Amino acid sequence: MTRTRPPERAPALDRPSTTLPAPPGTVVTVDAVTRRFGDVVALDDVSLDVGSGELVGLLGPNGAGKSTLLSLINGQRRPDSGTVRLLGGDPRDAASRLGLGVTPQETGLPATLRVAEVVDFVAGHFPAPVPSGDLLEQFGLADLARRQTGALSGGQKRRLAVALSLVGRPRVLLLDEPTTGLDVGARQALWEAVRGYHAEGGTVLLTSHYLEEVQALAQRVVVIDRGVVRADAALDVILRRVALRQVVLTSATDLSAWPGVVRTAAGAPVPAGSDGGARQTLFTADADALVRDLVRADVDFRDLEIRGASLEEAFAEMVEPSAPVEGADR
Ligand SMILES: Nc1ncnc2c1ncn2[C@@H]1O[C@H](COP(=O)(O)OP(=O)(O)OP(=O)(O)O)[C@@H](O)[C@H]1O
Repeated sequence: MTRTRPPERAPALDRPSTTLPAPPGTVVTVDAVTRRFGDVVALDDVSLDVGSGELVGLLGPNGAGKSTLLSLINGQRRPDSGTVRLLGGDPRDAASRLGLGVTPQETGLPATLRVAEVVDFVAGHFPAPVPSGDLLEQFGLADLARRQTGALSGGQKRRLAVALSLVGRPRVLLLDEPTTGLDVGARQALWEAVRGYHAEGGTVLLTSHYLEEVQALAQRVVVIDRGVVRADAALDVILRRVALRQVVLTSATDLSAWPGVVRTAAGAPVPAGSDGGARQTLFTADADALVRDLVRADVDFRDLEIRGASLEEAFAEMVEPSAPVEGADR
Protein backbone atom coordinates (compact mmCIF):
# COMPACT_ATOMS: atom_id res chain seq x y z
CA MET A 1 0.00 0.00 0.00
CA THR A 2 1.16 3.51 -0.64
CA ARG A 3 0.97 5.83 2.34
CA THR A 4 1.60 9.43 1.48
CA ARG A 5 1.79 12.59 3.50
CA PRO A 6 1.81 16.33 2.90
CA PRO A 7 5.30 17.66 2.16
CA GLU A 8 6.10 19.00 5.60
CA ARG A 9 5.84 15.58 7.18
CA ALA A 10 8.26 12.66 7.03
CA PRO A 11 7.45 9.65 4.89
CA ALA A 12 5.59 6.93 6.73
CA LEU A 13 6.02 3.99 4.44
CA ASP A 14 6.60 1.34 7.01
CA ARG A 15 3.91 2.12 9.55
CA PRO A 16 0.55 0.38 9.35
CA SER A 17 -1.74 3.10 8.03
CA THR A 18 -4.79 2.12 10.02
CA THR A 19 -3.07 3.09 13.25
CA LEU A 20 -1.95 6.51 12.04
CA PRO A 21 -3.74 9.50 13.46
CA ALA A 22 -4.28 12.31 10.96
CA PRO A 23 -1.27 14.63 11.24
CA PRO A 24 -1.97 18.17 12.40
CA GLY A 25 -2.91 20.46 9.54
CA THR A 26 -4.35 17.65 7.46
CA VAL A 27 -7.64 18.61 5.86
CA VAL A 28 -8.19 15.49 3.76
CA THR A 29 -7.24 11.99 4.84
CA VAL A 30 -7.76 8.98 2.62
CA ASP A 31 -6.65 5.88 4.45
CA ALA A 32 -6.35 2.43 2.84
CA VAL A 33 -9.37 3.04 0.67
CA THR A 34 -10.69 0.52 -1.79
CA ARG A 35 -13.73 1.20 -3.95
CA ARG A 36 -15.16 -1.23 -6.51
CA PHE A 37 -17.87 -0.91 -9.10
CA GLY A 38 -18.87 -4.52 -9.72
CA ASP A 39 -15.73 -6.21 -10.99
CA VAL A 40 -13.90 -2.94 -11.57
CA VAL A 41 -11.52 -1.92 -8.80
CA ALA A 42 -11.62 1.86 -9.21
CA LEU A 43 -9.39 2.48 -6.19
CA ASP A 44 -7.12 -0.16 -4.73
CA ASP A 45 -5.89 0.46 -1.20
CA VAL A 46 -5.22 4.15 -1.74
CA SER A 47 -3.91 6.37 1.01
CA LEU A 48 -3.33 10.06 0.69
CA ASP A 49 -3.20 13.03 3.05
CA VAL A 50 -3.62 16.61 1.95
CA GLY A 51 -2.32 19.32 4.25
CA SER A 52 -3.97 22.68 4.75
CA GLY A 53 -2.91 25.15 2.06
CA GLU A 54 -1.61 22.57 -0.39
CA LEU A 55 -2.37 22.75 -4.10
CA VAL A 56 -2.35 19.17 -5.32
CA GLY A 57 -2.70 18.03 -8.91
CA LEU A 58 -4.19 14.59 -9.45
CA LEU A 59 -2.99 13.15 -12.72
CA GLY A 60 -3.93 9.93 -14.38
CA PRO A 61 -5.20 8.48 -17.63
CA ASN A 62 -8.89 7.94 -18.36
CA GLY A 63 -10.48 5.56 -15.88
CA ALA A 64 -7.57 5.82 -13.42
CA GLY A 65 -9.85 6.48 -10.45
CA LYS A 66 -9.46 10.25 -10.05
CA SER A 67 -13.16 11.16 -10.06
CA THR A 68 -13.94 8.22 -7.81
CA LEU A 69 -11.39 9.52 -5.32
CA LEU A 70 -12.94 12.99 -5.38
CA SER A 71 -16.43 11.50 -4.97
CA LEU A 72 -15.28 9.76 -1.78
CA ILE A 73 -13.73 12.96 -0.43
CA ASN A 74 -16.86 14.97 -1.14
CA GLY A 75 -19.07 12.40 0.54
CA GLN A 76 -20.98 11.47 -2.60
CA ARG A 77 -19.82 7.87 -2.28
CA ARG A 78 -18.61 5.59 0.49
CA PRO A 79 -15.46 3.47 0.27
CA ASP A 80 -15.91 -0.30 0.35
CA SER A 81 -13.09 -0.40 2.86
CA GLY A 82 -10.79 2.14 4.47
CA THR A 83 -11.68 5.58 5.74
CA VAL A 84 -11.97 9.09 4.36
CA ARG A 85 -11.91 12.20 6.56
CA LEU A 86 -12.65 15.72 5.46
CA LEU A 87 -11.77 18.61 7.75
CA GLY A 88 -11.62 16.17 10.62
CA GLY A 89 -15.08 14.72 10.06
CA ASP A 90 -16.96 12.22 7.95
CA PRO A 91 -17.47 13.70 4.48
CA ARG A 92 -20.98 12.27 4.47
CA ASP A 93 -21.92 14.65 7.30
CA ALA A 94 -23.23 17.94 5.95
CA ALA A 95 -21.29 19.76 8.68
CA SER A 96 -17.97 18.49 7.29
CA ARG A 97 -18.93 19.69 3.83
CA LEU A 98 -19.60 23.27 4.92
CA GLY A 99 -15.91 23.92 4.38
CA LEU A 100 -15.86 22.23 1.00
CA GLY A 101 -16.23 23.65 -2.49
CA VAL A 102 -16.68 21.28 -5.42
CA THR A 103 -16.70 21.58 -9.19
CA PRO A 104 -17.65 18.19 -10.56
CA GLN A 105 -16.66 17.04 -14.03
CA GLU A 106 -20.21 17.48 -15.26
CA THR A 107 -22.33 20.21 -13.81
CA GLY A 108 -26.10 20.11 -14.06
CA LEU A 109 -27.10 23.76 -13.81
CA PRO A 110 -30.87 24.40 -13.62
CA ALA A 111 -31.46 25.66 -17.15
CA THR A 112 -34.29 28.10 -16.39
CA LEU A 113 -32.64 29.84 -13.44
CA ARG A 114 -30.66 32.99 -14.08
CA VAL A 115 -26.95 33.09 -13.32
CA ALA A 116 -27.34 35.38 -10.28
CA GLU A 117 -30.24 33.26 -9.00
CA VAL A 118 -28.10 30.12 -9.07
CA VAL A 119 -25.30 31.90 -7.23
CA ASP A 120 -27.75 33.21 -4.62
CA PHE A 121 -29.31 29.78 -4.26
CA VAL A 122 -25.97 28.12 -3.57
CA ALA A 123 -24.86 31.04 -1.36
CA GLY A 124 -27.96 30.45 0.78
CA HIS A 125 -26.43 27.20 2.02
CA PHE A 126 -23.42 28.88 3.61
CA PRO A 127 -23.08 31.09 6.69
CA ALA A 128 -20.84 33.81 5.17
CA PRO A 129 -20.94 33.56 1.39
CA VAL A 130 -19.00 35.76 -1.02
CA PRO A 131 -21.35 38.52 -2.28
CA SER A 132 -22.68 37.27 -5.61
CA GLY A 133 -21.78 40.51 -7.44
CA ASP A 134 -18.12 40.16 -6.40
CA LEU A 135 -18.02 36.54 -7.45
CA LEU A 136 -19.60 37.19 -10.85
CA GLU A 137 -17.19 40.06 -11.39
CA GLN A 138 -14.19 37.88 -10.53
CA PHE A 139 -15.26 35.24 -13.04
CA GLY A 140 -16.20 37.65 -15.80
CA LEU A 141 -19.86 36.74 -15.50
CA ALA A 142 -21.27 40.07 -14.27
CA ASP A 143 -22.75 40.92 -17.66
CA LEU A 144 -24.47 37.55 -17.73
CA ALA A 145 -26.06 37.80 -14.27
CA ARG A 146 -29.59 37.92 -15.66
CA ARG A 147 -29.11 35.28 -18.33
CA GLN A 148 -30.71 31.86 -17.86
CA THR A 149 -28.00 29.26 -17.37
CA GLY A 150 -29.46 27.18 -20.20
CA ALA A 151 -28.47 29.97 -22.57
CA LEU A 152 -24.82 30.08 -21.48
CA SER A 153 -22.04 28.77 -23.67
CA GLY A 154 -20.11 25.69 -22.53
CA GLY A 155 -17.21 27.83 -21.35
CA GLN A 156 -19.50 30.24 -19.47
CA LYS A 157 -21.17 27.30 -17.73
CA ARG A 158 -17.78 25.97 -16.72
CA ARG A 159 -16.79 29.36 -15.30
CA LEU A 160 -20.03 29.52 -13.37
CA ALA A 161 -19.49 26.00 -12.03
CA VAL A 162 -16.07 26.95 -10.68
CA ALA A 163 -17.44 30.24 -9.29
CA LEU A 164 -20.13 28.28 -7.45
CA SER A 165 -17.51 26.11 -5.77
CA LEU A 166 -16.04 29.25 -4.19
CA VAL A 167 -19.23 30.97 -3.06
CA GLY A 168 -19.18 29.46 0.43
CA ARG A 169 -15.56 30.54 1.13
CA PRO A 170 -14.44 26.89 1.34
CA ARG A 171 -11.30 25.75 3.10
CA VAL A 172 -10.95 22.88 0.65
CA LEU A 173 -11.66 23.00 -3.05
CA LEU A 174 -12.10 19.91 -5.24
CA LEU A 175 -11.93 20.67 -8.94
CA ASP A 176 -12.55 17.84 -11.38
CA GLU A 177 -11.12 18.91 -14.74
CA PRO A 178 -12.03 22.54 -14.11
CA THR A 179 -11.01 23.99 -17.46
CA THR A 180 -12.13 21.31 -19.89
CA GLY A 181 -13.61 22.97 -22.95
CA LEU A 182 -12.34 26.46 -22.10
CA ASP A 183 -10.40 28.61 -24.52
CA VAL A 184 -6.95 29.83 -23.59
CA GLY A 185 -8.11 33.17 -22.17
CA ALA A 186 -10.85 31.64 -20.03
CA ARG A 187 -8.46 28.98 -18.80
CA GLN A 188 -5.90 31.58 -17.77
CA ALA A 189 -8.61 33.53 -15.93
CA LEU A 190 -9.66 30.42 -14.04
CA TRP A 191 -6.08 29.62 -13.16
CA GLU A 192 -5.77 33.10 -11.72
CA ALA A 193 -8.88 32.53 -9.61
CA VAL A 194 -7.49 29.22 -8.32
CA ARG A 195 -4.11 30.81 -7.59
CA GLY A 196 -5.82 33.68 -5.77
CA TYR A 197 -7.84 31.27 -3.66
CA HIS A 198 -4.72 29.28 -2.87
CA ALA A 199 -2.69 32.40 -2.07
CA GLU A 200 -5.23 33.22 0.63
CA GLY A 201 -4.62 29.87 2.29
CA GLY A 202 -7.11 27.65 0.48
CA THR A 203 -6.43 23.98 -0.17
CA VAL A 204 -6.97 22.67 -3.69
CA LEU A 205 -7.16 19.16 -5.07
CA LEU A 206 -7.63 19.25 -8.81
CA THR A 207 -7.72 16.69 -11.56
CA SER A 208 -6.80 17.62 -15.05
CA HIS A 209 -6.09 16.11 -18.41
CA TYR A 210 -4.09 19.19 -19.25
CA LEU A 211 -0.63 18.44 -18.01
CA GLU A 212 0.33 22.04 -18.55
CA GLU A 213 -2.48 22.93 -16.13
CA VAL A 214 -1.04 20.74 -13.40
CA GLN A 215 2.42 22.04 -14.20
CA ALA A 216 1.16 25.62 -14.04
CA LEU A 217 -0.80 25.30 -10.81
CA ALA A 218 0.18 22.38 -8.64
CA GLN A 219 2.92 22.29 -6.04
CA ARG A 220 2.46 18.60 -5.50
CA VAL A 221 1.53 15.96 -8.04
CA VAL A 222 -0.17 12.67 -7.28
CA VAL A 223 -0.11 10.25 -10.19
CA ILE A 224 -2.85 7.65 -10.09
CA ASP A 225 -3.17 4.78 -12.50
CA ARG A 226 -5.54 1.82 -12.47
CA GLY A 227 -6.64 2.70 -8.96
CA VAL A 228 -3.13 2.82 -7.49
CA VAL A 229 -1.06 5.85 -6.48
CA ARG A 230 2.02 5.61 -8.69
CA ALA A 231 3.86 8.66 -7.46
CA ASP A 232 3.30 11.47 -5.00
CA ALA A 233 5.82 14.24 -4.87
CA ALA A 234 6.43 17.96 -5.22
CA LEU A 235 6.14 19.00 -8.86
CA ASP A 236 9.83 19.76 -9.23
CA VAL A 237 10.73 16.47 -7.57
CA ILE A 238 8.50 14.60 -10.00
CA LEU A 239 10.17 16.37 -12.89
CA ARG A 240 13.64 15.86 -11.45
CA ARG A 241 13.04 12.30 -10.35
CA VAL A 242 12.03 11.13 -13.74
CA ALA A 243 14.79 13.46 -14.86
CA LEU A 244 14.85 12.13 -18.36
CA ARG A 245 16.59 14.40 -20.79
CA GLN A 246 16.01 14.34 -24.49
CA VAL A 247 19.09 14.15 -26.65
CA VAL A 248 18.03 15.10 -30.16
CA LEU A 249 20.52 14.56 -32.98
CA THR A 250 20.87 13.44 -36.55
CA SER A 251 22.91 10.31 -37.18
CA ALA A 252 23.10 7.43 -39.65
CA THR A 253 23.59 5.07 -36.69
CA ASP A 254 20.44 3.78 -35.02
CA LEU A 255 21.05 4.78 -31.39
CA SER A 256 17.79 3.49 -29.91
CA ALA A 257 19.54 0.60 -28.16
CA TRP A 258 22.66 2.55 -27.15
CA PRO A 259 23.65 2.11 -23.49
CA GLY A 260 21.91 4.75 -21.39
CA VAL A 261 19.08 5.31 -23.86
CA VAL A 262 15.86 4.56 -22.00
CA ARG A 263 13.68 4.90 -25.07
CA THR A 264 13.28 6.89 -28.24
CA ALA A 265 10.53 9.42 -28.91
CA ALA A 266 8.50 7.18 -31.13
CA GLY A 267 9.76 3.94 -29.62
CA ALA A 268 10.17 2.73 -33.20
CA PRO A 269 13.16 1.85 -35.40
CA VAL A 270 14.92 4.90 -36.80
CA PRO A 271 14.18 5.52 -40.48
CA ALA A 272 17.16 6.42 -42.66
CA GLY A 273 17.17 9.92 -44.15
CA SER A 274 18.14 10.65 -47.76
CA ASP A 275 21.66 11.61 -46.64
CA GLY A 276 22.00 8.48 -44.56
CA GLY A 277 21.18 10.33 -41.32
CA ALA A 278 17.94 10.34 -39.35
CA ARG A 279 16.68 12.74 -36.71
CA GLN A 280 16.50 10.81 -33.45
CA THR A 281 15.14 11.74 -30.05
CA LEU A 282 16.80 9.72 -27.32
CA PHE A 283 15.56 9.78 -23.73
CA THR A 284 18.29 9.31 -21.17
CA ALA A 285 18.84 9.90 -17.46
CA ASP A 286 22.27 11.44 -18.11
CA ALA A 287 22.55 13.47 -21.31
CA ASP A 288 26.15 14.51 -20.62
CA ALA A 289 27.31 10.91 -20.20
CA LEU A 290 25.47 9.79 -23.33
CA VAL A 291 26.97 12.52 -25.47
CA ARG A 292 30.48 11.89 -24.08
CA ASP A 293 30.01 8.21 -24.81
CA LEU A 294 28.94 8.86 -28.40
CA VAL A 295 31.93 11.10 -28.96
CA ARG A 296 34.33 8.54 -27.44
CA ALA A 297 32.85 5.82 -29.66
CA ASP A 298 33.34 8.09 -32.66
CA VAL A 299 29.68 7.98 -33.61
CA ASP A 300 29.00 10.46 -36.38
CA PHE A 301 26.21 12.86 -35.42
CA ARG A 302 25.22 16.47 -36.01
CA ASP A 303 22.69 19.14 -34.97
CA LEU A 304 22.80 18.12 -31.33
CA GLU A 305 20.08 19.50 -29.02
CA ILE A 306 19.45 18.64 -25.40
CA ARG A 307 16.06 19.31 -23.80
CA GLY A 308 14.44 18.64 -20.45
CA ALA A 309 11.53 16.26 -20.13
CA SER A 310 8.06 17.76 -19.80
CA LEU A 311 5.56 16.64 -17.21
CA GLU A 312 3.80 14.84 -20.02
CA GLU A 313 6.84 12.66 -20.62
CA ALA A 314 7.35 12.15 -16.91
CA PHE A 315 3.74 11.08 -16.65
CA ALA A 316 4.06 8.61 -19.52
CA GLU A 317 7.04 7.05 -17.74
CA MET A 318 5.18 6.70 -14.48
CA VAL A 319 2.07 4.98 -15.79
CA GLU A 320 3.89 2.42 -17.88
CA PRO A 321 2.92 -1.10 -16.76
CA SER A 322 6.42 -1.79 -15.44
CA ALA A 323 6.70 1.52 -13.62
CA PRO A 324 7.49 1.13 -9.93
CA VAL A 325 5.08 2.54 -7.37
CA GLU A 326 6.68 5.53 -5.71
CA GLY A 327 5.04 6.78 -2.56
CA ALA A 328 5.89 9.30 0.12
CA ASP A 329 9.03 10.29 -1.65
CA ARG A 330 8.91 14.00 -1.17
N1 LIG B 1 -20.76 4.49 -11.33
C1 LIG B 1 -19.91 3.63 -11.88
N2 LIG B 1 -20.31 2.40 -12.27
C2 LIG B 1 -19.43 1.52 -12.80
N3 LIG B 1 -18.12 1.78 -12.99
C3 LIG B 1 -17.66 2.98 -12.63
C4 LIG B 1 -18.53 3.97 -12.07
N4 LIG B 1 -17.80 5.07 -11.81
C5 LIG B 1 -16.53 4.79 -12.20
N5 LIG B 1 -16.46 3.54 -12.70
C6 LIG B 1 -15.26 2.87 -13.20
O1 LIG B 1 -14.22 3.05 -12.24
C7 LIG B 1 -12.98 3.32 -12.89
C8 LIG B 1 -12.44 4.66 -12.42
O2 LIG B 1 -13.30 5.67 -12.95
P1 LIG B 1 -13.07 7.23 -12.65
O3 LIG B 1 -14.23 7.95 -13.23
O4 LIG B 1 -12.80 7.40 -11.21
O5 LIG B 1 -11.75 7.51 -13.48
P2 LIG B 1 -11.08 8.92 -13.84
O6 LIG B 1 -9.64 8.77 -13.50
O7 LIG B 1 -11.81 10.02 -13.19
O8 LIG B 1 -11.25 8.94 -15.41
P3 LIG B 1 -11.46 10.19 -16.42
O9 LIG B 1 -10.14 10.87 -16.50
O10 LIG B 1 -11.81 9.50 -17.69
O11 LIG B 1 -12.53 11.05 -15.87
C9 LIG B 1 -13.26 3.26 -14.39
O12 LIG B 1 -12.94 1.95 -14.81
C10 LIG B 1 -14.75 3.51 -14.47
O13 LIG B 1 -15.30 2.91 -15.63
